[in-house]
Amino acid sequence: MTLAAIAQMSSTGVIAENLAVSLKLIKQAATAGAKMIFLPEATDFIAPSSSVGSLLQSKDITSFVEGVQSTAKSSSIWVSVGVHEPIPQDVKRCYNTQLVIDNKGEIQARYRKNHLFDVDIKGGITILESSTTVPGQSMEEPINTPLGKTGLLTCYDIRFPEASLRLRRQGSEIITYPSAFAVKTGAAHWEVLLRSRAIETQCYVMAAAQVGTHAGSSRTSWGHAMVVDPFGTIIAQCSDMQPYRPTFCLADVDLEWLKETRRSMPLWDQRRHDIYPEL
Ligand SMILES: O=C(O)CNC(=O)[C@H](CS)NC(=O)CCC(=O)C(=O)O
Repeated sequence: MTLAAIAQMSSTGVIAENLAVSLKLIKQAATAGAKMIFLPEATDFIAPSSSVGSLLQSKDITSFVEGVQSTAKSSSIWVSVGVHEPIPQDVKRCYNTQLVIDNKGEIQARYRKNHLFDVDIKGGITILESSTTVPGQSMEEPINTPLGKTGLLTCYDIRFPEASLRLRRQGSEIITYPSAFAVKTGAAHWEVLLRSRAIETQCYVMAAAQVGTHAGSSRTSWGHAMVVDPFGTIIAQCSDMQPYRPTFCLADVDLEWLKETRRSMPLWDQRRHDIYPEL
């Protein structure tokens, strides 16, 4: 069994503040015995779309990733972290990227969010992620981490089960969804979506999350960072008590238990690819 830490925090529009919070969580998770910590989507900053361009041009955006890399190394822990990845030819837009950094500080994987959150929900929110973000054009093969084979997706991607089924077919044992879910859709869908993806893929689902009101922005996030096991049980969840503080929950990843779940209900041997396509 290997211990994983799943973080919940409220990023602000100041990158240096978010870096300080992240480094503290990384060190605490390592001290607690976790081999890998999952930080949310947009850990580096959450800011109004009008300030995204200048933040992308700032030096702090590179210092953020370098800071996480050097602390991953000094604390000897793997880190998954959601960041805004600048695009050299595009001064206004970025990729919404999940980085996986190993315990030597090296970037092992980089997944650029494929599905952008362009929605208009009455009584909820109107948001156009594509105004500041360029969609990724591919998925990443699952990578080996201390927890097991890990497939990478981000936030809104959770509404597209084709992607998670494909990651399972490619051998994933763990699927990550670093997130910053909206409050209205979070209350209605977050837990159902996470548990559904875990049940269908028989994978551990790691869902680090942004929570609460983000200083310097009008955005509020749903939180409820959690880990779901391959049977669909929530085995760890961050507190919902306010005022929110940066925190993490810990969960044991047990690949024997995962195998038992898959043995007892062999969904992958029972698929009907003669009727519907294989993903
Ligand atoms: O880049 C940033 O600043 C942070 N990114 C986000 O907050 C992203 C895009 S706006 N949020 C989501 O995808 C929420 C999905 C959601 O809430 C749902 O599917 O219901």
